[in-house]
Amino acid sequence: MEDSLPLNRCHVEKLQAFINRLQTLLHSTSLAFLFYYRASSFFLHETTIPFFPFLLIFFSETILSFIWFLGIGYRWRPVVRTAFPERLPENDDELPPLDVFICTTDPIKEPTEQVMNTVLSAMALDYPPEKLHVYVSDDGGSPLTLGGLKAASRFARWWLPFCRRYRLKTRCPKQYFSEMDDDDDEDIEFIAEKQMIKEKYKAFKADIMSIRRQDDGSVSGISQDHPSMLEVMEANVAEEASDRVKLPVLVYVRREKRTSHAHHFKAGALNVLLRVSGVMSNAPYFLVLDCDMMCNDPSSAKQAMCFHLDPNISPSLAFVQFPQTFRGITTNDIYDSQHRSAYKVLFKGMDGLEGPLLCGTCFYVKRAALWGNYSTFKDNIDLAQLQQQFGSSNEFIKSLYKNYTPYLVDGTTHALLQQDIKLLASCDYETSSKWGQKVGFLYASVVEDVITGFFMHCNGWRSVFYDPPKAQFMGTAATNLNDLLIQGTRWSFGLIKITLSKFCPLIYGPSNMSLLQRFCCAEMTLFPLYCLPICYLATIPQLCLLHGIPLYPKVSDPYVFIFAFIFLSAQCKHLQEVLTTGGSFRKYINEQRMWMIRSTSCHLYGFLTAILNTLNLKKSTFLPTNKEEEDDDKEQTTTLYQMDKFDFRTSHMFLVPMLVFLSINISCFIGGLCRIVVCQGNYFGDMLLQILISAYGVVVNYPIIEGLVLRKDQGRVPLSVVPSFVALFVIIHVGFLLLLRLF
Ligand SMILES: O=c1ccn([C@@H]2O[C@H](COP(=O)(O)OP(=O)(O)O[C@H]3O[C@H](CO)[C@@H](O)[C@H](O)[C@H]3O)[C@@H](O)[C@H]2O)c(=O)[nH]1
Ligand SMILES: [Mn+2]
Repeated sequence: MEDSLPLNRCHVEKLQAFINRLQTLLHSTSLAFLFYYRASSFFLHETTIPFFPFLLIFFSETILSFIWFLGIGYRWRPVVRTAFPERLPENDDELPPLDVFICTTDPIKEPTEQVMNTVLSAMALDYPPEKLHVYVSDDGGSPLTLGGLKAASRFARWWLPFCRRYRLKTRCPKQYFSEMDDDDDEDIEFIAEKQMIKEKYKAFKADIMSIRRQDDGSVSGISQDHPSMLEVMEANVAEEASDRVKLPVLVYVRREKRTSHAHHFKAGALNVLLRVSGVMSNAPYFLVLDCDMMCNDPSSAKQAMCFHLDPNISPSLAFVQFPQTFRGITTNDIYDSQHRSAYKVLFKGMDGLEGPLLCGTCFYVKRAALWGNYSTFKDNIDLAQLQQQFGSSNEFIKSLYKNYTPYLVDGTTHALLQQDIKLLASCDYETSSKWGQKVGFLYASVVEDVITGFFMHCNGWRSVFYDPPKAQFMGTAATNLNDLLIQGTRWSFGLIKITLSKFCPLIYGPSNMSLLQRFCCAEMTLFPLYCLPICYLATIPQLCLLHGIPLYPKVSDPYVFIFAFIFLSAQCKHLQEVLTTGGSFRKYINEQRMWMIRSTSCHLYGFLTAILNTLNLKKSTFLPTNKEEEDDDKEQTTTLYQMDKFDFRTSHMFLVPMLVFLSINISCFIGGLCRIVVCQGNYFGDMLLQILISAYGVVVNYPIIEGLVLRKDQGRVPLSVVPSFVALFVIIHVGFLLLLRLF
């Protein structure tokens, strides 16, 4: 019987788990030796290292080992899942209703055509259209987005029936029409219709362009002050009488924004959508999409339902997270824009424990999982208490107890609705309620995804990570250094904020959360702290080399093997992971380099900003990334990213640390070599590890040297940065000498 077949399967990668555990055992044993070595040499006064370098080295080795230790959980029990959507009930009536939330904010950085493509791809999901509602949140309050949405809704009347009739696999029009034509063996009717739809698509693009032109100027930038607005797109029935295909309801939501009120960025936008959709369709599940993240495969909703409808896991399942995949990623992916490790290793590892955290987009979540500690109010009918939790709208509170209500476009409901919406989307609705603190998406950090995912886990919910062979979603990655480092600064700021808040995973959370799961969550929020040991490792061993201070055991000392082993074991593990997840040796080196660059710039800044923010000295900001793509119409030129060349056109703030650390490595390496020649005795043997560290720093960062001295193109390191980096270089050298004198 079909009924008895499971909807999904979970398979533990046994060999990988074995390799991981073995490496964990060896690595942690050698770390134990390392700490024994450091402690004994310190307490037995055997050490020749001056106090201050010793303190730094000990501190950074401790942080490095601690963060590594927290990451054990990721490698403990990696799993892979499979879903069988064909085993879902054939009758569409049995599928639960589904809402889709799409957030956009900046019509310049997030081109309207692209946002509308995301909207259209979501409307075209392979799901009963009468059960699908698509909500678009426009934080920019832009007429361009509203106009674009109207145009998209008109185009959808043609596009959706076409997708369904021919069962298209690609349901994002832009992508569909840019794919290679191989019309040879297709029937004439199809080709004719395709041509017609293509014309409609062109007209739709032209509509957007004309709104853009009419709007001269006022679209630029994100509006910070505007009233709320709700518009349900008219006529959700397809144009053609032949197949009166129903279309999903499409809703435009503009929440009220006032400069006097914090709006909490994306989390705030999602919470408004949660409330507004609650009084409109109130589907038990919803999909969240960033405006650039289109549905690459129409089947994701049904695949997700294979988990949500599985009676074995469903009661405690909060969300199904798909990986974020990006268009235009090159083989060598110099900046690691795809975040390989997160989506190929870390999430899989957490999936084998209690489940991954959220990553902001591409997830199907159960509405009830966002109501905080559900059990405390489930049987509670005390209105006053509910209002304290959910705010004053009775309509919304009713929705908590009510099942899905399909939204009907008719005059009277509409007028009533407008009133409710005005309240629910107003900027002081959340005052004296628990929105953002216990209910909905949390506000304590700009990485609302990680903190909200963690909070759901704390409330006893579980989650699933599903990475099917075909990418279900496709977005734009930051493929230039500048965007990437700005984004990285925001992320590390947000993550460290979580660590510094009461939600710090090391202390917050129920006692029944497994230790490994807790460690993973802690690692995820703490890892930007790698910036401290990396900054140390990029300067102190090198400067000590220059000044003849050995920090590591001599070659004749057996402990040298411990240090060498720790380094090699970490490197081999990383290399193994890159190779088994489809990367190459060059990808591994690229990731090593990016790890150093990120740590010494954006993670460091994010960390410092988090401290300032916690001390109330700096406000939170959320700069959206650029999502503009090369247009088909424009002349195609290969970007530096595609040529595997660094693009150093970024702010000095990011360039200076890169250059300073590199030049310290180079100068000390050369200085060290000179000393070998000049000095008598065992200098080489005493200093070997430090020589190797500097050499490693130089070799891995070769592209920066190239960008500074060899390259002539516009992406080279700008010469204007030289004075500031040389100044800092000198300051560090002098500072080091001073500290050495003092301590
Ligand atoms: O005030 C804001 C700011 C942003 N957004 C939207 O949030 C989404 C994510 O912004 P983006 O600029 O793409 O940031 P990324 O760093 O690429 O996003 C990642 O990191 C974010 C947390 O920092 C998560 O929310 C995202 O889901 C995740 O993809 C976009 O659709 C924006 O339109 C808003 O709606 N309102
Ligand atoms: Mn993004």
